[in-house]
Amino acid sequence: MNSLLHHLDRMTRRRERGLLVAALLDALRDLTDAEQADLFDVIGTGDRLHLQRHESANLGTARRADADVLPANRISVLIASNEPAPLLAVGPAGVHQLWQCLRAEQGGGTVVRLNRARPFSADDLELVGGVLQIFRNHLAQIEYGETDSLTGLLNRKTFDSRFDQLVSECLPQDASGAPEGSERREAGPVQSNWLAVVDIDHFKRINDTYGHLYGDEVLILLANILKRSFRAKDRIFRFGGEEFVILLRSTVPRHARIAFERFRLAVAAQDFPQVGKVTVSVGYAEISTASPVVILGDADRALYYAKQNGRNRVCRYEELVKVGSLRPQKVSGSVELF
Ligand SMILES: Nc1nc2c(ncn2[C@@H]2O[C@H](COP(=O)(O)OP(=O)(O)OP(=O)(O)O)[C@@H](O)[C@H]2O)c(=O)[nH]1
Repeated sequence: MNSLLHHLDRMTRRRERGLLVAALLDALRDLTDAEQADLFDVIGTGDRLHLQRHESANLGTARRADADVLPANRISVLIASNEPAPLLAVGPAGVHQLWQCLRAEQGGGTVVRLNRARPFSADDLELVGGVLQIFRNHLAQIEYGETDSLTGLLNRKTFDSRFDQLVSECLPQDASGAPEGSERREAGPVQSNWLAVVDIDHFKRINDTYGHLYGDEVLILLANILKRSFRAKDRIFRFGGEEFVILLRSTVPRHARIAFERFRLAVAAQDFPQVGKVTVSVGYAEISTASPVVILGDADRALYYAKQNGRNRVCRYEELVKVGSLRPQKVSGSVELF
């Protein structure tokens, strides 16, 4: 098998993102005879756009310093187009660089850079463009299987298979270990991850009164409010029927409650076509070292409590246990005993 086919075969066998990206960079570096291939995340906005290295593949030579990464105006050109065009540059040490956008998305994207001593040819550009397009197509297939077709949210299968990985993605990103944003300097309570279960109140009544098409419309609009209400690093799933799960990244208890309350109020404020007002109940729990089943069970019990006590409310499991409204679950390992 020639090396192009070999690399494409290797790349399209991968389904886990880390391995997939590693196979892509390896293929690009090898096929273009480059010294180094890097993937960068695009961070920030406007003239504060900058690149953060995500992954590298090199020939075993020392990794080049990134003092020569692109200025903000060139990054914005790179990720602006729907038809990504390559950008050629020469770094300070005379190294030839080929930059190409892998993925542009609202508020960022990812770009690839190849470094080599001699200039890149038109054939190289065509080859790199083709490999990146195959990578994008493969990733789109993977993502299609991970999402719910009605709402576009992540599906239940993804929650089950990627819970641990998704929780670790929610952990603080910067070197100090503090999360991004205004909460990072807050003294006092420790940041945690949170799992919330959201259920639409009296959804059966909506279906029965207005029909399933209007019921589906409510689900779509609710999914849009969910997407607007939480941050890019948080993860939102349609768990089934009219139930949704939110994985809220590292934040202090007070801010977790504020975020869930803000979402509940946003739903209550929305006018749903024909149906009018809709409310949601939310139960949530801190993500501890317990198994997903146990954490989900805690959040679900808080949700059940919210349903039993008036609906249109947000309840936290640990608070309900503290005030004696719920009894703690007895857990042995990952098996619930009740
Ligand atoms: N339109 C629509 N309805 C769905 C979908 N999946 C589940 N449902 C409906 O969701 C309703 C859920 O009803 P219940 O579990 O009885 O709960 P509820 O009426 O929301 O009542 P509470 O949760 O107690 O407030 C059922 O009528 C299901 O048929 C879907 O994809 N589309």
